[in-house]
Amino acid sequence: MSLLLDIRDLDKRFGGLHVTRGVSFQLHAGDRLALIGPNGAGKTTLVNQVSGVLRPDAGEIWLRGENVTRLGQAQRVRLGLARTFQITTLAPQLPVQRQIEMALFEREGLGGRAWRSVDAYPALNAEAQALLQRFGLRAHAATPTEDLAYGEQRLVEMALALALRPKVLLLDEPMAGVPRGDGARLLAALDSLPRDLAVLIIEHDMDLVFRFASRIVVLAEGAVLADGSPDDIRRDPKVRAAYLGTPA
Ligand SMILES: Nc1ncnc2c1ncn2[C@@H]1O[C@H](COP(=O)(O)OP(=O)(O)OP(=O)(O)O)[C@@H](O)[C@H]1O
Repeated sequence: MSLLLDIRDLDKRFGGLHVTRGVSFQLHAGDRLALIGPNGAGKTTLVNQVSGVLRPDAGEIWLRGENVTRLGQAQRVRLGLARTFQITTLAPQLPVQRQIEMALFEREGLGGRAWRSVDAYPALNAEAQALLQRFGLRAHAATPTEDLAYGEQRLVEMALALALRPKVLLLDEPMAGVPRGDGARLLAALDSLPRDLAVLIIEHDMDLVFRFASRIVVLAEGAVLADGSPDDIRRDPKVRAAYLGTPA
């Protein structure tokens, strides 16, 4: 499978705090990679460097064969990297379908015409309908996002990210704050993501991690402690001692 994301020896400090220590790993098309580790291990800081929110002090990030280390977030999105939007960045008062349409307009460089009806763009209209269908949101197409249950808002975030047609999708704790009863729907949505998409997920819910991931990278104190299949990680004595907290 083709190499999409190549993280090479990343390093980052916040003052005296060394939060990313020589981190390297790769993501290929179709990978389902979970990044796990104790609180404060540096997961979010790492993903922020990958998406372009933070600049590393050393090391390189290659996306689809291009060195993007010095590129901004928007340029990385154009190269195929999407990250789930945080709830606060959604326009909560807009109906779900309208938000999806606006993301599609944006992707097509038609942002200036986003006030127009999508009816003038049959292909985009069909795509919006397909996204609503994929995430089980058809019944809520006309509902303002802020009126949806929290778990459904997370589904809208995922639909918006997918509307950008990414090759690599970064999901930062999609289960956080989602009531138990809604978890199954979210998991089904994760399972239904396009097969050739590469997904990097940060998640504390170990049930989800071990169900969803094909590979797991464990971070501890900013460095990669282990990188392997879910079975390798489950059995790894270092991981058990540092994180999973169960004796081998
Ligand atoms: N902007 C910042 N300035 C200074 N220190 C920071 C900053 N952002 C994060 N840190 C520190 O860097 C370390 C790693 O934080 P980070 O949020 O990346 O960890 P995490 O693994 O995502 O944790 P969690 O699982 O709790 O979300 C922590 O000690 C945190 O306090």
